[in-house]
Amino acid sequence: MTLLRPPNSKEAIKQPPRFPPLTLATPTLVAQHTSCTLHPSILPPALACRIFYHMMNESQNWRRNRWWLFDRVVESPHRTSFFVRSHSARDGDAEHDMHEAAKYWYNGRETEPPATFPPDMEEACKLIERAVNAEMRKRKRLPLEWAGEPPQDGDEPGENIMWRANVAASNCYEGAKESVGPHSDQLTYLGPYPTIASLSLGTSRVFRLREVIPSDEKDERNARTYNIPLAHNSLLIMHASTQEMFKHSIPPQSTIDMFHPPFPPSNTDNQGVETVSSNARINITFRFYRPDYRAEKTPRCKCGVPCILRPDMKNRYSAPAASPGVTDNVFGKDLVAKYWWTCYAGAQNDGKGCGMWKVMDVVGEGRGPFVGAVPKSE
Ligand SMILES: O=C(O)CCC(=O)C(=O)O
Ligand SMILES: [Fe+2]
Repeated sequence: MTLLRPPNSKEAIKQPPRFPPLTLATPTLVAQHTSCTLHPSILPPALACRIFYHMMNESQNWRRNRWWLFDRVVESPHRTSFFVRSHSARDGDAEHDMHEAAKYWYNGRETEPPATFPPDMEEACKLIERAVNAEMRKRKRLPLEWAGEPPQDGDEPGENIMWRANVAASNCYEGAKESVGPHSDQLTYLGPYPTIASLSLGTSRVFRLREVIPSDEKDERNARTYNIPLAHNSLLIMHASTQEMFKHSIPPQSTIDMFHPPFPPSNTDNQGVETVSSNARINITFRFYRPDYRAEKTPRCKCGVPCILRPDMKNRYSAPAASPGVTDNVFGKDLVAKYWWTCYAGAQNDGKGCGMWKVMDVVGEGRGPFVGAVPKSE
């Protein structure tokens, strides 16, 4: 009789294997499995500690992001703020652009002009910039990355600068339950294949990367999840293609270790002051807003609001419609070649936008210079 039993449908369709989440606790493991690099101790310890205290104080005034999701307002489960590097906003146009960009950090909400980097953050930024450029020099660059610029005053002579942080976004997570959900960062001002340098201060938290599997590989493999513990004074560099191939998050945890700062609040004025342990994590992501993606050049939708730029993570191999001259072998199998500009008005406007979307056309929009040859439009 068993021969007549219908086949178990689960058995009939062969499912690709599922893998459990993998913890990547060393720089070698992070580099092996992801498009990121981990630099466990990036700043001089006293500087890292000063920035931690400064940001903890400031964070009392940071706010929770709020936006419309379908028919309800949601609020981010952590506080956030946005900074501009002072010399990046030196002329009026650039200042206006950076203010627009800050608005979009807050999901399109009106905001005061952003604060500039405090002196300690500026010092840290210079060290981080050096580490990022050194790391980028070791890596194969991708065609749509920004081509870089010749050295300016203060740079090492003869070194092409590929990445120059001009803004920073900060987050404060207090306690084990504050978090940020899975997302990839909007590319509106970063452009394709951005590099983002993420500094962690305070208590250690898990940074989670989850692969996004392209639609045509769904039957072949399952997405893998990687957990990277980010300790105080570590730098995680999300290299080009991280935003295109992974979603990242800081998940809530059931417990966390308290952070015991190695220095008291001020190592000059408050000699002998006790350090106070903390359950908070400060994250600062240093970002390079590309000159060819400045706010003035962002397409607007029918609502009259600047669009947002997102990669087409699920259809990575489709021919880049807007770039007919580009062939698969230029982009490689694992690369996203298509990006969408979409209406963003709904995030603030009772959830109602115009639904506009269009494919990014790097040639028509006059973007670049790129690392790869700029594809010709037909
Ligand atoms: O806190 C972190 O490490 C991640 C923050 C983040 O993903 C973001 O600000 O976009
Ligand atoms: Fe992010």
